[in-house]
Amino acid sequence: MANTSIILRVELAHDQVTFGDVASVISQAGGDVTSIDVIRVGKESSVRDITVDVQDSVEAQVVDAIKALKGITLINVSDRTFLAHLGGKISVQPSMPIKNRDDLSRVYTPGVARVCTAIHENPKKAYSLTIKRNTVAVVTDGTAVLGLGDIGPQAAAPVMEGKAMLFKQLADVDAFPICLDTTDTEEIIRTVKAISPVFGGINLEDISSPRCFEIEARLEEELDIPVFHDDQHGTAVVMMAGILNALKVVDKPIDSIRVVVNGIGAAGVSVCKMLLAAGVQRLVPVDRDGAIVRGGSYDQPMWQWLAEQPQVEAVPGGLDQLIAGADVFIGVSRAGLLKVEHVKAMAKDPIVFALANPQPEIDPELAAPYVRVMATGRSDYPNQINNVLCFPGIFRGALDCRAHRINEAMKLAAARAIASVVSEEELNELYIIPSIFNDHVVQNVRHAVIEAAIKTGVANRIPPDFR
Ligand SMILES: NC(=O)C1=CN([C@@H]2O[C@H](COP(=O)(O)OP(=O)(O)OC[C@H]3O[C@@H](n4cnc5c(N)ncnc54)[C@H](O)[C@@H]3O)[C@@H](O)[C@H]2O)C=CC1
Ligand SMILES: CC(=O)C(=O)O
Ligand SMILES: [Mg+2]
Repeated sequence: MANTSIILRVELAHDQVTFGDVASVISQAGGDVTSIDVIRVGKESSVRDITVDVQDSVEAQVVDAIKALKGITLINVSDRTFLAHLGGKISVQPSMPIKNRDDLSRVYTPGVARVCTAIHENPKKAYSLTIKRNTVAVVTDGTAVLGLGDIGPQAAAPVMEGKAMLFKQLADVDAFPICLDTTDTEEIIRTVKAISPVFGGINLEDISSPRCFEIEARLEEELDIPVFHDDQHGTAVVMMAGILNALKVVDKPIDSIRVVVNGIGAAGVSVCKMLLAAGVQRLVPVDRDGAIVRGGSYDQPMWQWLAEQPQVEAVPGGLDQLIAGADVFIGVSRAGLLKVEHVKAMAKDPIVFALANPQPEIDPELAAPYVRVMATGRSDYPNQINNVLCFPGIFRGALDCRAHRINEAMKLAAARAIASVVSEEELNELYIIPSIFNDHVVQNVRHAVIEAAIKTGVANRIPPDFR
């Protein structure tokens, strides 16, 4: 269940109610008081802000219980998550102040004209004389936002701003949200190409499948900067890191396991490809109409590709039938699709990665008695498998070596680098993947990605620490 934190601003009439009464009512309704701030104290009444941790499901109950208490006036309820979004989450800062006319003529006209001309004469100079070398566009059309689905470009913006914050804080990459008001494949491609000159990389985000595959492939082909669909490859890279470590915990070799992947959309296709590349021999891809089977015939080119892989099982059916005996379940689909009965039917020492956001395919508390290793995409449970462990470091590396693309070798190197942050001594069921706050993650990923880019010939620059 999801927890949230709310702040209740209340006025207490001293002759009718005590703070103890308030705290006990909150606790009885299922809330947990975590702090109290006194806003104003008068002779007859006082105003306080009470911060309460509460499960989403009982938030209304807590508020109603407070309202019903005699001597209390509920002035306001604020949700800390919404407060954190007021005015948006990022801003643009100049890299130096403009203090006088002299500065002005340097950073703007007339001085700037000489710099423009220099770039016109040698476009490569854009990397040294503009923001290009450190700036990434986070591009969405709002059609597959987290597991919320097609909520449109405007509603997608908070996620894109969040990604931009993470790029900056974790890897010092300047990222900007671009939320496009079109779902037309050709128009998206055209628009991204048109805005690309100022960017050093394109991070595609939350664009639904199958359009995302063509959009990415075409942009990769037609642009000379790296294009990376985070939901496909970022997710697959982090999943792979988690699987490599989880398999060590359960002591199963990768070529012995049977893996069910539920949800063969953007993330699911890339997850399947990465599992196959890593040596999985028995793979069961399942979407809403059942398994994608070897020998089957599908309209979607990526599903057809899967159907042609020898490691993909040929047995048709849905999750109910196919989960039996699976060593690993990877969900990149929707909330609540994996049942306790499914987990019970898995092989010994089951590994469950329920990665749908914001609600996983199974509630970790429900799965806990039956799983050996459990991971979700969320930050409030152990083992957070989230593409945030990948995209900051992979772009840091790609930008630093000016890679013109992010290839398979760079992705695999990133996966190994993430997995290696957890040492053999530290590794256990509750710690298969490092925290995003572990400083080694971005550094290790960057290093591994640059090394792989140089080796595979996609780096256009050797960073000083590699010379
Ligand atoms: N933890 C992480 O880092 C990440 C998690 N995700 C999560 O994975 C989920 C899917 O994301 P995308 O691949 O970007 O979306 P998508 O829309 O491309 O793919 C979703 C797929 O799930 C399938 N699906 C829907 N209902 C199903 C059912 N009942 N059974 C089986 N399959 C079903 C859809 O047909 C579609 O193929 C979302 O919840 C998203 O939040 C995605 C990327 C990263
Ligand atoms: C984490 C992420 O990118 C998603 O859930 O779509
Ligand atoms: Mg996403």
